[in-house]
Amino acid sequence: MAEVALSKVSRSFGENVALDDVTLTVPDGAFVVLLGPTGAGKTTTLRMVSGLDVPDQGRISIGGRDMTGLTPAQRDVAMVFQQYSLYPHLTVRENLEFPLKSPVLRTQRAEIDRKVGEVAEVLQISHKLDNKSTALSGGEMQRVSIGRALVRDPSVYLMDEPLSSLDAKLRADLRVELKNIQAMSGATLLYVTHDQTEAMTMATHVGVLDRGRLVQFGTPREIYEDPVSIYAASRLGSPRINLLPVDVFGHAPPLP
Ligand SMILES: Nc1ncnc2c1ncn2[C@@H]1O[C@H](COP(=O)(O)OP(=O)(O)OP(=O)(O)O)[C@@H](O)[C@H]1O
Repeated sequence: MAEVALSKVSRSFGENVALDDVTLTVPDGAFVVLLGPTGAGKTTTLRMVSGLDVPDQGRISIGGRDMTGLTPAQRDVAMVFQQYSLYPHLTVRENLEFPLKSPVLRTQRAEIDRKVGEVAEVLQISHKLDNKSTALSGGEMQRVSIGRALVRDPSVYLMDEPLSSLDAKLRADLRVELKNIQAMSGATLLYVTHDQTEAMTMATHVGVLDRGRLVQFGTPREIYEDPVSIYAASRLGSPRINLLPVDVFGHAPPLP
């Protein structure tokens, strides 16, 4: 497994600054949640780490190796998106096997069967292995997407709101499963969500992004109890914090 480090990473799209001088270290084996409103730069950060996009400035390393110019295939990362992208003409088993059949990995047949079986069991989809992926419910499809990342056993998982399209019950179930899988495998996980509960319950660390800048990084408890700003305080907590105007002597003005 591996530490992920971004050092002074910037990325703009025309006039639009998506990431502005971000320095962030995701410790080896950590479950880091990136929080921030829409447009804060969360997906751009994941895309930089995955190699789907490259920084204008700065460096990205994984496991101490500089990855800045390398392709996604050279980085040993697996990405799960909000929209599951399964091959509709393949069965669940074939979808799960697909990443292992890459010419780069050259995984043996017995090893493929073992990994697919193991992952299907963890994600509770063993009974669906021979179904076409189009015959699955949304929750099952997302399990298969997550499974496709898990079979590869990468050093880093990147997940972009993987649970947001699921119903509340499934989301709650998969939250627990993902947390357990991460804890058991010791994998490093960088995870984007808008969901406060996910951040508070799953993360070992939270990074708060504001318009492309990393404004705070710490454990959920540190950010909840000692936010650096009202902005950071407003990112964590469900229900959200109450903000009351007070004067410098600490007296609240009378309520209207
Ligand atoms: N390919 C692109 N071309 C132009 N602008 C882009 C591109 N990708 C991202 N941006 C811009 O960069 C900024 C950050 O986008 P990003 O997708 O990283 O935000 P986000 O925090 O993931 O938002 P959301 O929660 O809506 O997914 C936004 O202003 C977005 O419009």
